[in-house]
Amino acid sequence: MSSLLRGVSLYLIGMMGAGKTTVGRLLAQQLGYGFVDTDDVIAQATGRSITQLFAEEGEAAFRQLESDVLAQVSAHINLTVATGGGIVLRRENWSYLRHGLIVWLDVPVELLYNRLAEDTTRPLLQDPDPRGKLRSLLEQRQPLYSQADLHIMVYEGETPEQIANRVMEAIPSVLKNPTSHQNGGN
Ligand SMILES: Nc1ncnc2c1ncn2[C@@H]1O[C@H](COP(=O)(O)OP(=O)(O)OP(=O)(O)O)[C@@H](O)[C@H]1O
Ligand SMILES: O=C(O)C1=C[C@@H](O)[C@@H](O)[C@H](O)C1
Ligand SMILES: [Mg+2]
Repeated sequence: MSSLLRGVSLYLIGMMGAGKTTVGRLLAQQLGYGFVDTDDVIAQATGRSITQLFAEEGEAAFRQLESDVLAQVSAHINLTVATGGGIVLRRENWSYLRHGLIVWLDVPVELLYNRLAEDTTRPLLQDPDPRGKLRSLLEQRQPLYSQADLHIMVYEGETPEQIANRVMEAIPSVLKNPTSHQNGGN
């Protein structure tokens, strides 16, 4: 598979809690790729958690940092990149995501809610109605996520390993004629 991808990076997009970080790590292992999580890079670079950044600098400042990090990451090949759930919001980010193959992990709201109900590290979910908030964020973002190259529906009870395997199986379907360059064709 890694020879089929020939270094093209994978970018995982999707809602918070979709499993981008969890599944992304597994995919990186399977592909022999490096793993980068844009949220982690931002936290390391600033010395602050995502929660602190939202509280102290605001969402707009966080989004700018996110774009800056993505721009730098997109200069590299051989990576699996777990992005933040809101990476799709800025048009400029798409020019960076398009450096690689974009995979949307599409997880039903109810499943997202179950996964994140006890989690306090997603500032946008610190809302009196977190379920409703997830629903409205997904409604707003669905047309953006759907611009991914690969749409992976995730079902209840599937393990991260099973999901990673399904992504691996689906990749050849979106690679354009992998031998054409070698043969000088198009
Ligand atoms: N297939 C799965 N089955 C059960 N739990 C899962 C699965 N995938 C991820 N999780 C759990 O759901 C939570 C969220 O997963 P993860 O952090 O990978 O999501 P994310 O898409 O990276 O979210 P964010 O956009 O907020 O960074 C974690 O606690 C993780 O262990
Ligand atoms: O969906 C979102 O907007 C976010 C998801 C997380 O990955 C973090 O990037 C942050 O909590 C914002
Ligand atoms: Mg993550």
